[in-house]
Amino acid sequence: MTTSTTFQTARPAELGEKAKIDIRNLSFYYGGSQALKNINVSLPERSVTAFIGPSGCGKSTLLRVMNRIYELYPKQRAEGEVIVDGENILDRSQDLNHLRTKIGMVFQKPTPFPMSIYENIAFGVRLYENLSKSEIDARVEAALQRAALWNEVKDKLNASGLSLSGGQQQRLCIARTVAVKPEIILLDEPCSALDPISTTKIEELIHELRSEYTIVIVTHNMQQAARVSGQTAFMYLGELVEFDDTSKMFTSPTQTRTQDYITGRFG
Ligand SMILES: Nc1ncnc2c1ncn2[C@@H]1O[C@H](COP(=O)(O)OP(=O)(O)OP(=O)(O)O)[C@@H](O)[C@H]1O
Repeated sequence: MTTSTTFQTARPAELGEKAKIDIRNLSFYYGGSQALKNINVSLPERSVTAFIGPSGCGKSTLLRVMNRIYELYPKQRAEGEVIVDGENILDRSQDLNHLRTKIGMVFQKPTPFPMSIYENIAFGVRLYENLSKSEIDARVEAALQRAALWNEVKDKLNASGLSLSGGQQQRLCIARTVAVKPEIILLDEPCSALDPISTTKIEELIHELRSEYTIVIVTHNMQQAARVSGQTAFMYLGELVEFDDTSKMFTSPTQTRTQDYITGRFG
């Protein structure tokens, strides 16, 4: 029996929400090796969805597909569709620059540019918009405020982004992402390199941002998934095993493998 017959992949309609991202029949290959197997799931708008599952199950691959980073590598390919606002973003005719403004990504390890705190944010804004100096100043401040970093850096905007602590660097990366006004934010284990205090700050930030953005977070940390997300998807060996409201997933999952994973029996 294939496991796909028993998948529980609730639709936002069932969850009572509008879908922002509709993933349909998505498979992904690294050369001859299949990393994602026919994923079908709809992620609701202005909400946080967490992807959990054991190492190697395909969580990061799924995020890489959603912003088409994989296209940089000739042997990697996706099949199926990722529909955002009615358009298949995997379609080659979709403009990558437009996609990158619409879908921002924050990586596991903070990746500030080797430039000032101010420039870390202004740089991306200037790439996409033609704004006056005062408008850019305002955008930089708003993004830093949004990322709960303004008070810590407002007196040293010309200092290097690399001079900040790891947790501050990660908030700077989130500010940089938010500054270009995306609709979707992809977070790939954003707290894995951070201490507990910085982790709490990032989680509070995710909480703050969720009413404005559609957020997808990959995390190894099940407590974190439970704290920050409205929906959780459990993946195993490239397959989506179960998707549901986070509270339900963590209290009464329908699949044995989900139950085994969240109770720590494997993973
Ligand atoms: N560049 C690559 N080339 C070949 N195979 C890869 C590559 N990157 C990932 N894979 C494989 O694809 C599968 C999914 O990997 P992925 O990194 O998406 O998993 P993950 O769930 O994010 O794992 P982790 O939690 O450890 O980060 C794994 O079997 C992995 O070995």
